[in-house]
Amino acid sequence: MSTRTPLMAGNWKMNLNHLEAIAHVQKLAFALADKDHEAVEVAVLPPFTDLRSVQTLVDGDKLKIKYGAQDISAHDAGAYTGEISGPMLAKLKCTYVVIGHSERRQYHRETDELVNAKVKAAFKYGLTPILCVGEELDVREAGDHVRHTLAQVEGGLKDLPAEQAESIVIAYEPVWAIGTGKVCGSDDAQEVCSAIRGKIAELYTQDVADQVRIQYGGSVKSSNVAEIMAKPDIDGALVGGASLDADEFVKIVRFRDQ
Ligand SMILES: O=C[C@H](O)COP(=O)(O)O
Repeated sequence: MSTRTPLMAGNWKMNLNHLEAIAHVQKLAFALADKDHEAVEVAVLPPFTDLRSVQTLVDGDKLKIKYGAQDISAHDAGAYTGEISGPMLAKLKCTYVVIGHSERRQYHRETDELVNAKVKAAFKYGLTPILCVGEELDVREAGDHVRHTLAQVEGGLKDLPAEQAESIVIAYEPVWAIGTGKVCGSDDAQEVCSAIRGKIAELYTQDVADQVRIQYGGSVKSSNVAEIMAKPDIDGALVGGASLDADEFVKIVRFRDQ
């Protein structure tokens, strides 16, 4: 049994404006006000435009819910229209930042090199990256999913010191399971998550690998979360669609009751 604290993170993607965000986080906070879920860390990952509102709510009401962004610029400041920097996210007291989500790799052509630069930018400003990796359907069908995913892990962690690597969160998200309702079987997810931990042990040490939290993401719901979380190398979930329904997300956080 892992001693790593499970991390349940809701990636809202491009959903919920700042007013809806306030209502949503209030609902989560109310439903999670008892102590039952305290062995689980809960985070929301709203669009940039919601972060100030979420920060004000979390700070003001001293909520235990953590929050973070869905992307970060590799640059500190300057003429990068549309980008949001590490210092800006740090000023908003973000804990986490999603880096290398497959939607950014696919629609914005983010490479492992850029992902690696963003991981370093996050650490530079005290943010914890949630580094996303995972294969497309054709790669899985060719049986190349483990090699493909481990190459993304290696690329994302390139030249990262052990003291940073040990605190990173890695989200294994098979692209074909994202938003499709097709869940990766828990044994298949465990196979890749275990291989990711093995790769981290190879790149650093077993001790570092044992500290890294590895999430599964891809059509996670209250009905399948318990089976996924029962796997020894899976330490949480990166939840997309189901995190937009507060009641459903709360059930996912309370996966031990499902
Ligand atoms: O970041 C979250 C993932 O892309 C999973 O999304 P989903 O739960 O809607 O499949």
